Amino acid sequence: MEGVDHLAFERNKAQFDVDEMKIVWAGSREDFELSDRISRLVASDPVFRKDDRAALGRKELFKNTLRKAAHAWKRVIELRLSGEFSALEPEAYKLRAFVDQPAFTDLHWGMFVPAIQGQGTDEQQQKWLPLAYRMQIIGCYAQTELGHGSNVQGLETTATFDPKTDEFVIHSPTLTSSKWWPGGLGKVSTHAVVYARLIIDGQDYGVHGFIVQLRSLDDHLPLPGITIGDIGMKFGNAAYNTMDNGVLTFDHVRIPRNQMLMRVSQVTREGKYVHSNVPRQLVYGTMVYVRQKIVADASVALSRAVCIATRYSAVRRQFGSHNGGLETQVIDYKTQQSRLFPLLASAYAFRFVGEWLLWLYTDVTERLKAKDFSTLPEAHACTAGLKSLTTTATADGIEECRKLCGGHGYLCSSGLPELFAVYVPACTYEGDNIVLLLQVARHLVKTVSQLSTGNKPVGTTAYMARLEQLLQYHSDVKKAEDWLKPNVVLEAFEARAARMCVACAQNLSKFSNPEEGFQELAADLVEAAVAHCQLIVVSNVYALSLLHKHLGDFISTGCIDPKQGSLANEQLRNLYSQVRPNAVALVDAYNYTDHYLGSILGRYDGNVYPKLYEEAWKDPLNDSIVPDGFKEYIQPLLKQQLRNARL
Ligand SMILES: CCCCC/C=C\C/C=C\C/C=C\C/C=C\CCCC(=O)SCCNC(=O)CCNC(=O)[C@H](O)C(C)(C)COP(=O)(O)OP(=O)(O)OC[C@H]1O[C@@H](n2cnc3c(N)ncnc32)[C@H](O)[C@@H]1OP(=O)(O)O
Ligand SMILES: Cc1cc2nc3c(=O)[nH]c(=O)nc-3n(C[C@H](O)[C@H](O)[C@H](O)COP(=O)(O)OP(=O)(O)OC[C@H]3O[C@@H](n4cnc5c(N)ncnc54)[C@H](O)[C@@H]3O)c2cc1C
Repeated sequence: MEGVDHLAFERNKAQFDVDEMKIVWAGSREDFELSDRISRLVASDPVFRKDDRAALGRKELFKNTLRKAAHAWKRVIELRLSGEFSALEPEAYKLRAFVDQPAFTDLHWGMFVPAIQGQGTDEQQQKWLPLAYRMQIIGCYAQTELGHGSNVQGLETTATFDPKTDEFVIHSPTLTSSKWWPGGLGKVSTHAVVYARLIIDGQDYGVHGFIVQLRSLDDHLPLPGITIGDIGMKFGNAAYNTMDNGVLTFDHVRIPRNQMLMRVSQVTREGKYVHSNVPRQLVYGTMVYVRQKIVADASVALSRAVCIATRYSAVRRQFGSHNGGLETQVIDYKTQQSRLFPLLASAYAFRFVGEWLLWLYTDVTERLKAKDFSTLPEAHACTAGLKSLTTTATADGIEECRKLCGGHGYLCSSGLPELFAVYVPACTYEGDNIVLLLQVARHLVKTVSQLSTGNKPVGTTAYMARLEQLLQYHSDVKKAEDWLKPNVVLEAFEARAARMCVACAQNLSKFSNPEEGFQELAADLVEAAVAHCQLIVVSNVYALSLLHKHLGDFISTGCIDPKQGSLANEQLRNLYSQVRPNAVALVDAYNYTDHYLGSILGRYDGNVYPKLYEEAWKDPLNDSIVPDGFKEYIQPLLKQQLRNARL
């Protein structure tokens, strides 16, 4: 039987309506139709071709990225994809997603524009946003420096107010103060939102954002006092090397006073620092926005890997042939299922948690507009924690999918190496995942310590209000099916998270210096934060596989006993059997085109072997039968052996 038939057979086994599931995955019928239309449009446009990427050198790759970005922008305007010509509209955002090549435009639309929207005054928005919306200026987000990334308060670039000229002088006082990493900075951006320490009359007011022009709008040369370049090749072949992550230093560069982003705090003409009645953390608002976007995108990356691994696992056969019959599809091995299906479930779980987080973020934004800042700590903790949880699981999941595809998964034509290399920096950028979990832990410990003062926990920590009950809890699971009841699973996760948080809080109270305690207990705090974040995401297969993976936590906190742990495992095996006939249909529901998947192993038609064979011959090494270098390096060896043999 050929691969084509394998997948048709798999599709017939499905026990649910794939078309309905496509709509669930997309969010609504409207979203489904939009994604479907745009993904086909991209797939059929030769400019958006991407199967040649792995063989391109850095310069060609970068030029190819510029070409695609310019073409995408042209399409956005020609097709009137959005009324405002803004790439923030859903159609244009989808176009970018399906083009599937990171570019400077991500930072322009994803960070530069939101930074001005969130931190600029009305006048600043009126001046800068129309230019940015039309891409008459191109911006990036220049925060991280060579010496400091996580520790934002440790940034060294200075913005010193000069009352004589009503300007700020932007300066890089040390090598370590060089801006280092901002995407789009290296070769493209004309402007940046630069984060620098505000200095007035010798006093340091901490880090603030400033709009700084970097390059001439005529000849693209850096303006006087500015040195810029690309920071060099990054992990992976094509991967994130389409992006010009840059280095930037300032030598006393002057900008007008009104280019400090002044929504949170202002500097007057006289050089007086005025802080509005809003939390200073709003300066970090763009990061909160992007973390929420990253959570929403995690399910996309994971589902692509899972789609490839599931289809290929149904096509691939090894062992088990009797009397010359077919061998076993590797998807039928329980070990394959126990590695693959939790990832399939995670992709769905992350899809829904992404929607929920968008809701939470929208709610917080509305409240902020109405000057209600009460939900900001919860929004920060949720976006930071879920960003960390989903990107770690997705990066690990993509790598697991590569292994699930055996040797062929290591070929670039499987699509998996590049998917991993492009995705894995998400564990670091927009906040290192451990640093972000420690932020969640701080929030949790604070919540626990405030319980005694009668402060009612809200939002995702609301379960802590039932602390007494959760500390008494012991699961009453008696048979495997009991683990199918959502409230049984939920309670176990709540009790585990609550107990881990309380244990951390108790241990912390033993230290006379709380900061010292926090450093000492950091590893436990991170585990408690993970437990809390997993609680936010739990749902059936996903939940039980997590429970199985973290069984130690559940048993050591006394939430369940070992017997109940093995019942959960038994139930998990049953669930795998239920997922099995639906697996291919569940990944079809993502509705990804072959262009978007970019994988021979994940082809919709399952025609893997002939296409792998065909693809191999396209490698540049196969352009000639005898390789370049044969005469210089191989032939002399062979001749030498001949001489030795004769001796
Ligand atoms: C496929 C389609 C793609 C389409 C693309 C288009 C759009 C998508 C959008 C964008 C994506 C674009 C590209 C993506 C790719 C790459 C982008 C990468 C860009 C970057 O990579 S860009 C740099 C990011 N760089 C960081 O991410 C630094 C991490 N480091 C920090 O973030 C802080 O530095 C922290 C938090 C570690 C410590 O900060 P700290 O030392 O000042 O604070 P401290 O711990 O003392 O906390 C004091 C009080 O502030 C509260 N607090 C803290 N942070 C808050 C916040 N954000 N909001 C509200 N409250 C907050 C605390 O909870 C506490 O509260 P309390 O006092 O009540 O306890
Ligand atoms: C591909 C990519 C794109 C990027 N794009 C941009 C951009 O557009 N603009 C921009 O401004 N920046 C950008 N960055 C920078 C990025 O935001 C930082 O690299 C990130 O915030 C991590 O900071 P760091 O590099 O200082 O890591 P570090 O903080 O130096 O981390 C090193 C190690 O120390 C650990 N660590 C650090 N602090 C603590 C602590 N308190 N407790 C325990 N462990 C700790 C970390 O867990 C990690 O293991 C980008 C980075 C990458 C990789």
